[in-house]
Amino acid sequence: MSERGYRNAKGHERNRRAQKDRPFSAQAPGQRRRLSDPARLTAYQALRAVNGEDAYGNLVLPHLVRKNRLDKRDAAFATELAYGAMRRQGTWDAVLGHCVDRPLKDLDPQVLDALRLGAHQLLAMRVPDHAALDATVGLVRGEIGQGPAGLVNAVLRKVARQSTEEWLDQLEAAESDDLRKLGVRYSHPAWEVRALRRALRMSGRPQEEIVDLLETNNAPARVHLVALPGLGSLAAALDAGATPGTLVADSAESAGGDVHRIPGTRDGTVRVQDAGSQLVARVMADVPVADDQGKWADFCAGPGGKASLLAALADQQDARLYANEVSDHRADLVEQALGAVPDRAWTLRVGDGRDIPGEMPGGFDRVLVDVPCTGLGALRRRPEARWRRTPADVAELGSLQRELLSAALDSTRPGGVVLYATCSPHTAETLDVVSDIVTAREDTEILDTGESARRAALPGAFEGDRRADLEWPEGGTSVQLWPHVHGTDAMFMIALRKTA
Ligand SMILES: C[S@@+](CC[C@H](N)C(=O)[O-])C[C@H]1O[C@@H](n2cnc3c(N)ncnc32)[C@H](O)[C@@H]1O
Repeated sequence: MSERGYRNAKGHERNRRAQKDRPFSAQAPGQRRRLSDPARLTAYQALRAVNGEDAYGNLVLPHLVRKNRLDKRDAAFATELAYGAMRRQGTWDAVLGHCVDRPLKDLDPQVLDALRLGAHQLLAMRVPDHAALDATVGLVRGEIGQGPAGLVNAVLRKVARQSTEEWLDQLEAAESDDLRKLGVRYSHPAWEVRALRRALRMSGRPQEEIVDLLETNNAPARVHLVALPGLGSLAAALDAGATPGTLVADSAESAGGDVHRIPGTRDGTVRVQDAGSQLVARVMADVPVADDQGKWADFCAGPGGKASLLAALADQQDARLYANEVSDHRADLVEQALGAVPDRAWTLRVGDGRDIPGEMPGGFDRVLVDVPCTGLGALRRRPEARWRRTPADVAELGSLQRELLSAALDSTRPGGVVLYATCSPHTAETLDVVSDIVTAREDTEILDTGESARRAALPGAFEGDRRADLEWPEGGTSVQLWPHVHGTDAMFMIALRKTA
């Protein structure tokens, strides 16, 4: 089906066919639009923006929810539908592939997105089949046209003929290898399943946990809060039903609802931040450094989550954080985030972290280098990210990660510490990067990061099955957190002492 004749993604271009040929000629545009209910229309617009314009789902959806003035209930429905359809796109496309008489790439992209929304309602939401069908067909009729509405109706009827489990069994049976079977059932590209399974194994966990991990990636992340030490308080959030965090101090898990109403979030002294990221900042501040002169740096600070917690911790220790970010826009976000912390505790630099050693060789006592990465450890938060990443990104990022880690070490004084962190557990971004740098240099020693993490975390956080440290053959340990074990992003961290 061609795109010609239908409205484009933004709904600006109208059908150019003669009025008499229009399938919906009996209705004025306003009437047509009314066929779509606001929640489904919002989810559809979000999917179009993501798949048609490369938008980020977690940014575009909240914007559309506000723009379309959805009430709380509709906003929750639109969110579940849009994010769910984005996450499960691989599986729903495989189902649709069995129900459409041509390759999916030959479908009008608008129609394909509508089918994905229909499939998600039929197979993953508690929406009665007739409601999912009628509402999706109405949406298509209103937004795309009568012709496609017929096609969508016919395809979704085929989708509805089998239960989710029957579909998954059928899709799995059609795949020849394990990775692809897992990929199609749990909606991840097979190369990511392979990378995550290897990362589990290499971090000392049973690789069978891959199923738990993939399932967790398909569920929304819990919202964690942090109160900046010495500046913010979680008392109001806890009174409103939030539960105290179990991984790090001064943290909580939100009870849901609009977190921006919680006192402290407006002035930035209470922030939304994954507990794993909080732990990274706390380890950075806590790892033993003899004669710490309080010169701390964060080489890759944008958008400023760890930097704001670090700066607050720095302020308590009379230290000062030098926060650096290469992107102007993200540096603005860092500045905003740091605005909650007294000026005396931080400085902001906008530039390439790899240039810092030329300006300040061997100057810092502590450096956090939270490198740009594939984000494979934060798939819960970025619903479409798994489909955008490719193995080529891993190789490309690997060079930058090595250069940034080297620069961080070059900017650290003997006796100082660099904490290398990523929100990807891919071993090419974690173990391989660090191993290459430590092997190539003679001035680094791996510290017992696991011990530092246990000290910085709440008691019991890493006990038993929740153990997170990995011993290195060279000595020392690294830490790998997991969403399905620790309830955090899959953050990796390792502390390196500069020895000379
Ligand atoms: C994983 S994010 C950091 C997250 C941040 N630490 C936080 O907690 O909010 C990586 C950041 O590194 C920045 N970046 C990429 N290349 C860089 C470079 N060469 N020098 C400095 N920053 C860089 C990216 O723009 C991105 O903001």
